[in-house]
Amino acid sequence: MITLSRTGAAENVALITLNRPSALNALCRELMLELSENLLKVEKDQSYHVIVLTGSEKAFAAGADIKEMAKLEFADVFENDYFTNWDTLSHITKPVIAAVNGFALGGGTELALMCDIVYAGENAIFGQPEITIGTIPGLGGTQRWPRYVSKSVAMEICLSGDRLGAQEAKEDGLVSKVFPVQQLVGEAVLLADRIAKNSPLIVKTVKRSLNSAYQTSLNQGLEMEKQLFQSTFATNDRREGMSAFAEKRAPKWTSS
Ligand SMILES: C/C=C/C(=O)SCCNC(=O)CCNC(=O)[C@H](O)C(C)(C)COP(=O)(O)OP(=O)(O)OC[C@H]1O[C@@H](n2cnc3c(N)ncnc32)[C@H](O)[C@@H]1OP(=O)(O)O
Repeated sequence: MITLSRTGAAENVALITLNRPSALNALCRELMLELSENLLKVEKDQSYHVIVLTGSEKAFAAGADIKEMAKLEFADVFENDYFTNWDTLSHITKPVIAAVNGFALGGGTELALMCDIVYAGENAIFGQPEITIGTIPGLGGTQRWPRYVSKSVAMEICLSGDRLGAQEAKEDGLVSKVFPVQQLVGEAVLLADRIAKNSPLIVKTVKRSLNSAYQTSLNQGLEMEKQLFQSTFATNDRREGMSAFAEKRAPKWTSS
């Protein structure tokens, strides 16, 4: 249900593809376990610098598997914590780019919201239709939407179940760029290449610092940024980056 391949100019980009076409990549337990295993594998493997997560041209993911959920009772989801490990994506320290074509509904949108950067194909459709089937977003939708867009937009999406096209999602700030469907994954890999040209150690430091903006007060975040900035001065990559600039040559990163 998941394919992992190596791509990018330096073969250091992990392309993870949701591959359950019979159900438009609906997120069932098995698929999410496989996704989690693949993410953790890529996270540990130092030869991967950036991750691109995508689906098919028709669907990134049509949400959590409604047929699987339909059979569950409160005790199943509560005691067995139905979504255990479904948020592995949000714990990955390497940059993750979502390349979203087609339907990204419910849990599909929430997976995209867990990624660091969202690129969309012109046919992308986002939304939180859980309200229309008697439940609510459970993979972060009600928490991440209001952090990334206005309260009014977040409420409208979660309360109505209305769908959002790619262009609208870009205007609202969920998506950074929109591309023709067939170019989308290639453009996401090109961006991954540009990120992967930088020191993996410093890239992770930027991601940690930026993510703290969503967790802390401004003062705590500024303090954390200052400390992380100072900590880069203890790295070989900071020394190498500045020396390479002065010597007019490309830096050679060692992630140390
Ligand atoms: C915490 C998170 C909660 C959630 O995520 S709740 C789920 C939120 N998602 C949704 O409500 C979307 C459900 N899906 C749809 O509304 C439609 O699909 C689409 C609009 C995405 C596409 O419609 P069309 O192009 O007509 O395709 P099709 O025939 O409906 O789907 C093809 C096959 O895929 C299965 N499928 C689609 N989405 C799901 C899903 N979310 N869970 C389980 N199965 C799904 C269908 O049933 C069908 O299968 P078959 O060919 O056997 O009838």
